[in-house]
Amino acid sequence: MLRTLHSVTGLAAAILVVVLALSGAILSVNPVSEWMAAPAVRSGHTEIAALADVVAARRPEVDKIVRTASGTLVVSYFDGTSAGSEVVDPETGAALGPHAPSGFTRMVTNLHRSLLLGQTGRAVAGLGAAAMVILTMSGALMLMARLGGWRAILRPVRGTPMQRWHAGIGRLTMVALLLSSLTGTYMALATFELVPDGSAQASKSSEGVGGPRLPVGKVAALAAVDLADLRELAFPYAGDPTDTYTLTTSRGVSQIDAATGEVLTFEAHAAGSRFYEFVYMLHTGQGLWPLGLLLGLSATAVPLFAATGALIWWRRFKAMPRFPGNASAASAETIILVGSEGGSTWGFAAALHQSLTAAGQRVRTVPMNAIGSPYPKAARMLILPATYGEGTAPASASAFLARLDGLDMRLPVAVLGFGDRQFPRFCGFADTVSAALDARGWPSLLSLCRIDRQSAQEFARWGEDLGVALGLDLNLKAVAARPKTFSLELVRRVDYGAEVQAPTAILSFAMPADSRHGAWWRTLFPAGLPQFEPGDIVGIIPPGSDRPRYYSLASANRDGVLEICVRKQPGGHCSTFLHDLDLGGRIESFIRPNPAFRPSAGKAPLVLIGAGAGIGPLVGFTRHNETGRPIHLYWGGRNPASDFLYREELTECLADQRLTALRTAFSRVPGGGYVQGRLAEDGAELLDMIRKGAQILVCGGRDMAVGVERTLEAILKPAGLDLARLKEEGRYVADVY
Ligand SMILES: Cc1cc2nc3c(=O)[nH]c(=O)nc-3n(C[C@H](O)[C@H](O)[C@H](O)COP(=O)(O)O)c2cc1C
Repeated sequence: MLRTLHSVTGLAAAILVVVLALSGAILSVNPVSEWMAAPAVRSGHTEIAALADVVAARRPEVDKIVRTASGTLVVSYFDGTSAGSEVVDPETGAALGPHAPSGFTRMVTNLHRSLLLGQTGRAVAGLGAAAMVILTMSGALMLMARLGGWRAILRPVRGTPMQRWHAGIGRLTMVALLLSSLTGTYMALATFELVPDGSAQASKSSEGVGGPRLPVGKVAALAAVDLADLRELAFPYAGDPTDTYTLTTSRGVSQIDAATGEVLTFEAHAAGSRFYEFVYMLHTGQGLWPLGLLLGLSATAVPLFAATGALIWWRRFKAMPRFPGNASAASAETIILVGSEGGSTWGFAAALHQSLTAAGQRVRTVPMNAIGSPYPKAARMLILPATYGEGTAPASASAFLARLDGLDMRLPVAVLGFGDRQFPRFCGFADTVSAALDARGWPSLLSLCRIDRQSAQEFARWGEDLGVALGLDLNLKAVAARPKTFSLELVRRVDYGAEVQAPTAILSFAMPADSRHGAWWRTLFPAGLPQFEPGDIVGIIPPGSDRPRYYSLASANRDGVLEICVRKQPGGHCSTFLHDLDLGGRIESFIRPNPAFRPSAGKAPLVLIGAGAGIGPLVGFTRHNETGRPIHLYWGGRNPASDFLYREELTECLADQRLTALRTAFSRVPGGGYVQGRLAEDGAELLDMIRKGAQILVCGGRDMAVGVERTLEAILKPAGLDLARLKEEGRYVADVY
């Protein structure tokens, strides 16, 4: 909803908002130059009468004296047949030079206020300011939701480089842009008298007594007024003996008899006038030039916003799966719901959609989060959820379970899970979805089916079963889409473990040097590593295969390298390829975020447990322990002489206290053991840390993970604690392969 509001407003008003912002940025320099050029009026220093006297002596046909919001005094006068204006010294009344805003400034002012289109333009400019309010507010709310609240405002923004630019500039400028756009909108509304500007109007009816005029210096009503209060003093017209002085001050408007010097009428400004002046000052910076400059500087970011925003939208639009003839919600008989994070499940949904449509069905395919929409003609639902982490929902299904709770609808349903048997909870989210539907009494069209690693054969078989259930001839042909990859170059490798039959390599990759060349803009914006954190996953597609293999990351992109720890598996296609890779060799890779496997915020202790190559992300977490929280690392290898991975770096981390304690276990030394054994030895200390809110992160093989769970349960149970509970609270998270 917010995103739609932000995108639609941005696309509709981009050019208008850019014009307003750039013209505003140019105008923001004016208050500075005025402030530098003209001496300021000092409060209590000069009275209007005395100053007006000097001016009138020099310019007998003076029309008015205006004090601008920046504090400059400007006199308008007639000189025979021509009119002129000059800046005067507020102390002496002496002329300082002509007051002539350049043609350029006038043009930019008109462009900013009315787009050079008169009243209609003023209204459009007002709408532009309102669009800017919507964009800033919706953008700020989206950013907060993404970062996890206002307190997380300084956290690194995740996403593509374009998204990070957009959000990063937003974070820097949002307050200034909100101020500019809110004040601009208020001023536009005041122009059309939709909100008060509070200014009083002189009552037109009053006339002076006539007769010979007093010299302006002798007008009593002016003598009492401090120049710092002046807004405008309009002189009486020479040809009309009863015409009066009109004096506008910060308090109101008075008319003063030119013959007697007495006040005839006084209209106080309404309460809103101070507010309007304040709004005017905030918007223009007149009277507060540093703020004006700051707002102007922020406004220069708007074209960048527009460009990055348009590109983000375009990429999302292009990436949106297209379903030719996607039936409307009102007419669809079959609803296909897709839960995908990486996008591949959409390809399977497209094949299913096509096949059902060809068989004469009216089909609507939408993300799983669209479960709440009304589908009045729907006869069945086919749900295709992928799984992430410990049975977690992918992005397009994040709200599915919550929305399911509020639904009356019960349709025959089939769930087809997509996952990977390498993960301990294979198709875990599909299981959760299927159980939730069961529990709510949705009739089953087909029993739950799970597809391993996007297998086209398993998918086709499920299609046959579905065809039988529906009485349709379905021929499902889906080819797993190859994820979009980027090339990386091996820049460093350290090999361990060959002597103990556990060849393991720490491999560091960087963007290839030639990725800085090519298109001209690459020189300005060299391709950087995409955003990732330790614990995220890199998918690597080895040559001669279409199937990615996943590895946990030991580095963050800000380290400048993508680092993984790979154990060579007997007969393993990808691990053998990686172990044989020479420096300069390349891989095709892509990133999958793994937000579930990450240290929680705060300073509670971390207990990191791993074995073998599972140390990769655990070292990454330790390396980035900027807050100095207690970290206890338990790790198991075979022989310290051969496969003590990251030995030097861990020693450094212990020395500078990023690591509190390192407990190792080696299995192939006399009297050796496993990591579970170390946990058991430290049971009391672990229990104490868990009671203090510690989070446990485990990474490594399945057998080790099972052993660790058993050991921890044995430690927790006697103390009345429960591992399942810790899992629910995200305080026990495992990344197991
Ligand atoms: C970080 C990550 C975590 C994953 N976790 C699981 C899991 O716990 N269980 C599972 O069965 N599959 C898991 N998978 C595999 C995906 O569910 C599978 O590749 C799926 O086909 C992806 O579909 P999508 O591209 O539409 O998101 C994981 C994949 C990644 C990248």
